[in-house]
Amino acid sequence: MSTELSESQDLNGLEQATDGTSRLTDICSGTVGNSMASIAEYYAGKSVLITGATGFMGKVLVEKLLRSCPEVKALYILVRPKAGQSMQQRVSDMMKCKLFDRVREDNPDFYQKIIPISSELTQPGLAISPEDVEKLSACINIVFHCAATIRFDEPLKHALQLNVIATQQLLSLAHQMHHLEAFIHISTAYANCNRKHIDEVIYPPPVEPKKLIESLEWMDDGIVRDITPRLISDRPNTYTYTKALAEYVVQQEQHRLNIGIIRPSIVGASWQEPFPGWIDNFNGPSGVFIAAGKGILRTMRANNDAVADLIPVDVVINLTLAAGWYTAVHRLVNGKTPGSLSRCEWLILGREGGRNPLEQAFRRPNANITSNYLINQYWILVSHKFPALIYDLILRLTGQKPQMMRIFNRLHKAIGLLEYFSSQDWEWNSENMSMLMSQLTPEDRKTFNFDVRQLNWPEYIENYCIGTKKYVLNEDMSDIPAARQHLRKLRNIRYTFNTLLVVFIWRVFIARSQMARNIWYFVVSLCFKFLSYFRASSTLTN
Ligand SMILES: CCCCCCCCCCCCCCCCCC(=O)SCCNC(=O)CCNC(=O)[C@H](O)C(C)(C)COP(=O)(O)OP(=O)(O)OC[C@H]1O[C@@H](n2cnc3c(N)ncnc32)[C@H](O)[C@@H]1OP(=O)(O)O
Ligand SMILES: NC(=O)C1=CN([C@@H]2O[C@H](COP(=O)(O)OP(=O)(O)OC[C@H]3O[C@@H](n4cnc5c(N)ncnc54)[C@H](OP(=O)(O)O)[C@@H]3O)[C@@H](O)[C@H]2O)C=CC1
Repeated sequence: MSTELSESQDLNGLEQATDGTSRLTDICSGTVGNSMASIAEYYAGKSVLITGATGFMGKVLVEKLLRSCPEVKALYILVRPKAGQSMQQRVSDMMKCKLFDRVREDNPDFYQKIIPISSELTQPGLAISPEDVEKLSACINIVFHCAATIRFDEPLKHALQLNVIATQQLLSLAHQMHHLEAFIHISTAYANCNRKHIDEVIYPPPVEPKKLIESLEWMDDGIVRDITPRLISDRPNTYTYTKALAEYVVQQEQHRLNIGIIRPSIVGASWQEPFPGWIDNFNGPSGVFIAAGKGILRTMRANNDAVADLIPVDVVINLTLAAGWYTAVHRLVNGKTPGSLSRCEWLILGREGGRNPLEQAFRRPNANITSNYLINQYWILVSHKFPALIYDLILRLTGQKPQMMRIFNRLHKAIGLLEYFSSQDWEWNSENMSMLMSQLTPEDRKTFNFDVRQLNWPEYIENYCIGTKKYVLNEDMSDIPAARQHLRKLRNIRYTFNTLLVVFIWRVFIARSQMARNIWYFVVSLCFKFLSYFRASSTLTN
């Protein structure tokens, strides 16, 4: 708690500061009696509602609950039909996923505990049928709200609809639940990325959500698009803006519900559970690793003095389940911040590349990280645009449709959206997380481990890259020799191309002019003298 604020404590142990922030202190001083149930014991016999269960983090949450809390009574998951697939089809596909292999081994009937509820979160009442509302009201004990749009370029209206209005509606539903013990909301560490130091507090919202919702209601999409930059102001995108509003909306319910907020940073592949390297999407670092591994991404802007706040998905989920247990038992509002007690350097992220090559790379993987805008632009021109132009030219000449420039334009758009996060540094306070860790029994500390200080970053990043290869691109590890062979072919093409380029430059520019020849001989003799000098000095030192 910062000393300069004058604060008064409310009934829930949540303190209201004069600057409008709310923070917790009781949590930090809270102690857990020996008689308190372990995490798995707590979830035994409980009915859990999960939104976003078909998403990246939601799936890991479902899997971990089923595996490590086998006595959990039922998992109600809100799912919508999508891309021509019914809700049932989607859920049965999800359960066939490799992620669930370990649960399947332990309990082949695990799917019986999963109860899908049809819901479209952008619809009034979340489009849940009255019968389902009744069912949920009667039995749910804990809610985990993971669903959100995480796209950085989402139009404001849609981001507001899903990240804020749907959260409000879910909170209304939560009020009807007779046996609710905890409501856990997944936010993001970057909800307040317009600040350099982020505390475990809910900051005042950039605008009163109710007013914004009312005003956007009558505006057409064009007007909303025009005013979006003014509204989001010093935040980089509609995602972080609406997640900040959602935190405020959740906080408004602090007196009536037991609320926990988790703020993960950049969530990456799993570290250990259910197996290392599990990942299923192109978001954030995954897309970067893939683009770099395919030899498409050769340069990216990141601040090497900063650290990458990457956190494995299994760590976030362990923390989330522990927070659910703690929030329910202590009946306190709590705020959790991101997890990086140990933080990863950008250079470690950048180093992984060619060890487990991807198939059919465009060029040899060799991505550079630079913090300098101009150097980055130079490499974009030389290493991205120029090869793309040549490749497209070859495609055109062979009667095919050019495509490389289009791919690079998409890549530049995506990387441009990530740069805000890779070229800055934030400081987060994570006392609540350390406190929570101290409250776990030794057994829970193993089963629901979220202490990333034990994480070996280079090994984790290597597993992460293997994970993107196996689970995102569906490439076979047995094809690695062929991928290496392909890279050797690309290297030979590069040598041949460079040699031809030198010969071309010589023939066109140097061989034709006396002055150019003189300059050329001068540069070559200078290089030769330097080489001789270094050879002589190294012989001397030996
Ligand atoms: C130099 C090396 C080493 C350095 C490494 C380190 C890098 C770290 C980077 C820093 C990350 C910072 C993340 C910020 C963290 C905020 C955390 C959060 O709270 S929130 C969490 C963070 N949130 C985010 O990260 C969201 C960020 N993403 C977005 O906002 C959008 O995806 C977009 C605007 C970037 C592109 O939109 P758009 O152009 O409309 O494209 P769509 O998305 O619609 O995809 C279309 C299709 O393409 C597919 N595909 C996609 N990518 C790739 C790829 N790289 N390749 C191949 N394919 C790819 C995709 O599967 C899809 O296929 P299909 O389904 O159609 O078959
Ligand atoms: N991934 C990351 O790096 C980080 C994520 N977070 C937060 O974690 C949470 C989960 O993120 P993540 O799992 O990565 O996101 P995903 O995009 O993988 O999953 C989003 C989930 O929300 C559901 N959803 C989206 N729109 C709707 C809708 N209209 N109706 C019903 N369901 C909908 C999706 O369902 P469907 O399958 O039907 O589309 C999906 O299950 C989010 O709240 C995010 O803000 C925070 C920090 C970092």
